[in-house]
Amino acid sequence: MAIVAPSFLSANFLNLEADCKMVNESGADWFHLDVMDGRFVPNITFGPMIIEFIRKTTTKVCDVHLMIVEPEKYVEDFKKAGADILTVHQEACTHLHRNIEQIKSLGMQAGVALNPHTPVEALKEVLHDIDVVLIMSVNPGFGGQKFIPNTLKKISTLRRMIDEKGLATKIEIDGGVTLQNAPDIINAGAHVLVAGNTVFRSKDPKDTIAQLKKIT
Ligand SMILES: O=C(CO)[C@H](O)[C@H](O)COP(=O)(O)O
Repeated sequence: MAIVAPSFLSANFLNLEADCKMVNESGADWFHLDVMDGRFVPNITFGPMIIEFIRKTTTKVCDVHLMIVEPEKYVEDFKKAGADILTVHQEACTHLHRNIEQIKSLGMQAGVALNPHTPVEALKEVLHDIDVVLIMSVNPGFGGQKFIPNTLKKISTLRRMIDEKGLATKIEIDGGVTLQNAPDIINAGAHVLVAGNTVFRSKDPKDTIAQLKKIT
């Protein structure tokens, strides 16, 4: 069964509590929380303070995706806010190995995200240290974009690398995930589906989550 992570980027920030409640009552596994700084990506969202409030509403896994430069400056803040998985971008980290160690030393799972142009081979030397690889299937910054088809090839290459090494690293796909393309994404070897608009803009978000969960 797919791990489903609704992306709160598409939630109603005027009534965030209601959306937290909906996701808590649904079959979703993770809360996906997108932090953007207006520098690494052309958009600004929220930081540790909002995540701390969201954390208080849930016992589900808080999956925090940092789309920021110099993430090492804020790793402790996100730990204090309650992140379970903290994901940094490969493209934002000059010392990626050090960043991964920093996240793990604080007791969080370490994720590394790749932009659409970055080959999965860029993680070859650190793959055994990573808990989650997040493959961006759109250019990061905004919800509601179209899935980039080349992502499917990246997923199957990465899945082969993980399986050959006998690792338990999870592959998470973020951007443009729909009920229509999710079966292909899972068939290619992904474990985690991040879905923003598909969940929060649907008529029945809980049912949409249930349908995504059923994909094997
Ligand atoms: O990281 C992100 C954007 O940078 C979001 O998580 C992503 O866009 C999800 O939204 P949608 O499912 O609507 O594409």
